[in-house]
Amino acid sequence: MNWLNELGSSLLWVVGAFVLCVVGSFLLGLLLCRKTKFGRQFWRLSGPYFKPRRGERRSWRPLLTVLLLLLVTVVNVRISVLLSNNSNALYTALQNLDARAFWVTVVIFCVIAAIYIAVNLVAIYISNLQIIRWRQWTNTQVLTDWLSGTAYHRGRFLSDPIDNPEQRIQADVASFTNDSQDLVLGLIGSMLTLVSFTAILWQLSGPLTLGPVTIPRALVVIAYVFIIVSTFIAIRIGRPLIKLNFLSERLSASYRYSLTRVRDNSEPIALYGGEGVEEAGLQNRFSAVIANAWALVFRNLKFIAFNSVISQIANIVPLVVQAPRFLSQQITLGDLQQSATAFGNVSDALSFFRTTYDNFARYRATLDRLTGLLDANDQARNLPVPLRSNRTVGIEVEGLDVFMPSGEPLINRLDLTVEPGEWLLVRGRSGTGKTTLLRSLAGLWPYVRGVVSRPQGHVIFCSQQPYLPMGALRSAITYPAPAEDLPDEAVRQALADVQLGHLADHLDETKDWMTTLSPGERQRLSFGRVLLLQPTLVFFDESTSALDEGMEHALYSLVRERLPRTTVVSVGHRSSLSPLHQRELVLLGQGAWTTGSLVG
Ligand SMILES: Nc1ncnc2c1ncn2[C@@H]1O[C@H](COP(=O)(O)OP(=O)(O)OP(=O)(O)O)[C@@H](O)[C@H]1O
Repeated sequence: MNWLNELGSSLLWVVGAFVLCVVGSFLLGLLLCRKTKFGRQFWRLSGPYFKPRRGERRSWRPLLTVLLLLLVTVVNVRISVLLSNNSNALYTALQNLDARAFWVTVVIFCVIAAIYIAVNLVAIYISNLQIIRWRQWTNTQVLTDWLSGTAYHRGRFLSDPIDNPEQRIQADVASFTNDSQDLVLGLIGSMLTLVSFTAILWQLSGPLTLGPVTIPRALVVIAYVFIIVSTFIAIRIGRPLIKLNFLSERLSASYRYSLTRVRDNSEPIALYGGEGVEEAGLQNRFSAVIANAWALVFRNLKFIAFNSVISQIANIVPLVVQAPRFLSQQITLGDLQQSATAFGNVSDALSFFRTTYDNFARYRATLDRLTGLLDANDQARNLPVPLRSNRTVGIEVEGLDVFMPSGEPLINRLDLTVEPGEWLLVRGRSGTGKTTLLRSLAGLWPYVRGVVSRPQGHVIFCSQQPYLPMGALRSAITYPAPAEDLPDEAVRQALADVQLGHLADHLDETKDWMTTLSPGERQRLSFGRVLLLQPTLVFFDESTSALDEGMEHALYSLVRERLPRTTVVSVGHRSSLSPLHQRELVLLGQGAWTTGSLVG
């Protein structure tokens, strides 16, 4: 074997195969993205990432990295062919007792192996680089989409809300990028391997006579028949695995979510002593996980048993087919050995399609889950909201109808104007729709009709159970403004104003403040927010329910004194709230309402 010629022809082969792969992948990609559902889903999720934009040099990076990965894949296949040829030369030298040829072959092996290792390391680095960047980009897209237009919240009002959005964002984005890359590179690598090693098998194989039948190029024919038949059977045995794997993820996610709920509600559960009921529920969910795990084990056993038998047969078949030719000295020992490795390579390349059958089904499920999330976000954003018109201060409501999801009316044709600086109290029996009215004014409740004009920014909703984000206490009081936007002095003053001065030394302490602070302290903190952020409009929804009347009066009075131009809409049951407001809206049930003055 002339290795200098081999080097030249290998370079030519790499260039030719690379060009073919680029053109072929482009055409196949185009076809798949236009004609198949999964292709369109892929393009929807990642098209903008790979499409270069004019004038933006960085936007070429993903595409160039893909080309580099293709090149490395092509080079790798070629190196495998060279290693196989080298191994043939090595065994032939041994058979011929040719020591010089043997040592030359060993040195050449060392060189090829070193190149192989270097190329592989480069391939691993580039592949991970691409996956990490792609995952970052996709995560940003999906996360931003979920958070925009309050889709993350309004999604719960869809007729068929999607399950586990957090799993879709955290886990599915990662598997989408990993699997896409593995599938594409695996496919191209396998096709090239298949072509290259089929050519080698073709050269090495001869006719085989079985009784009256003579099979030309027997090794190639037998390889393909054997592998295609075994692939077909393996697909039949392995098909149920797809559903079982899908179920496994869903059941595990549901079990994890139930555990999170127990952790999040640990206090009420502990106070009720509800551990028994909780454990029974958790065990139930876990039993479903285990039942599915056993089904997976048994199905996998069948699948693995079949695959193991096939792999062992694949080891011996090429030797059995070629042995008569070797024994009659038609081929060398190197040829015999190369027949076995080439057969193995063809078999591995073809079995890519077999194993990928399962991976591909999982991949399609991932695509469905991710695009399902994007669809649900779109639908959630398209749910009705009250029509808005511009108004920078106060609120104006015209002909607002609010319904229950069942269609029952909560509020009929509400017309109302709250002037800048005016305070309105919303009252009514429990369940008449006070909180739902505030949700409708906020644009969260989808079962509405009518027009609401109010400022869009600079509005704060203070609920009965104020939300505190994860992080330092400072970010909890400045929420939703970034903590660094507000001076330390102002933050400390706000804490002192709402009689939480003792927390000033813990402003930069990070802990779960939501569970650390008492409900009353959290309500006072949310008044601190209002004083600090000075909104033009505030909604208080029973936001003093955990405080005594004295504290309630002090906090409301502080807001009135410090923010005289701020419009306030409160919801509350206590009569002590009436003197603090100028007007009231009373919800009477079944859509009826009335307004009145409270001054005097
Ligand atoms: N997400 C929802 N899905 C279905 N029904 C809902 C939903 N949220 C609220 N409701 C129903 O809408 C009605 C009004 O609820 P809302 O919380 O607005 O009453 P409320 O007047 O604020 O009551 P309370 O004084 O007890 O806080 C209730 O019957 C409630 O069960």
